[in-house]
Amino acid sequence: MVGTGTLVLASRNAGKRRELEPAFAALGLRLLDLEQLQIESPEETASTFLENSLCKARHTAQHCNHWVLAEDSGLCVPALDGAPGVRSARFAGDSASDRENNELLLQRMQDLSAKQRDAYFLCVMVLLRGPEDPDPLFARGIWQGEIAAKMQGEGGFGYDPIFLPRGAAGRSAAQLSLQEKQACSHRGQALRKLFAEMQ
Ligand SMILES: O=P(O)(O)OP(=O)(O)OP(=O)(O)OC[C@H]1O[C@@H](n2cnc3c(O)ncnc32)[C@H](O)[C@@H]1O
Ligand SMILES: [Mg+2]
Repeated sequence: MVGTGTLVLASRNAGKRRELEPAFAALGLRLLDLEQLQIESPEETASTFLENSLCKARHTAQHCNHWVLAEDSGLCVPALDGAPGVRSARFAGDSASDRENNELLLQRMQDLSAKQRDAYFLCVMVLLRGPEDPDPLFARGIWQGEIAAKMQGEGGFGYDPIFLPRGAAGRSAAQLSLQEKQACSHRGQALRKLFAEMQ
């Protein structure tokens, strides 16, 4: 893979790309995403992160000649039966903005107790070395925290302004630097496990 110099990120999410790119750049790899390659995003119809991630990777590998990295991620609130979960990007509707998703989740949390505000981010990554790769590499990361009472911070993306990571002294994920977030986030953990798998 290092020889080809290119890895395709099966995503249209600029926030994910910002977080993943430095680690691959350090390996001498440039990332190309679906927008750059003008590849359609597949529908995410499965009920598990794993299946959606594999589906994104396989669909993309069928449309390019490079190794492909995909990831499906989301925020889960056990007190809401795991919602927003695999529907995190579309929680407030198919073309919902991050702000609309955050506002809907805050509204759903309104009557919950402090304990019921526990939440976690999950990320499942898949690396495919071709469309017919019989042995995809998988890695999973989980990030524990709770849902804030209101949005705080300008950084990150998605639900970062309302996620208070455990051990971050009341700061939201949107108030962490890229490096701080990567050191503990679901995505950072999954990426480090994937690199270990690739050894
Ligand atoms: O499918 P791709 O094209 O990769 O982009 P997406 O945004 O649709 O990505 P997902 O289907 O994996 O949905 C994940 C959603 O979960 C949320 N999410 C995932 N990781 C997050 C993070 O680190 N910080 C905040 N929100 C996150 C965010 O709303 C994402 O849109
Ligand atoms: Mg998606």
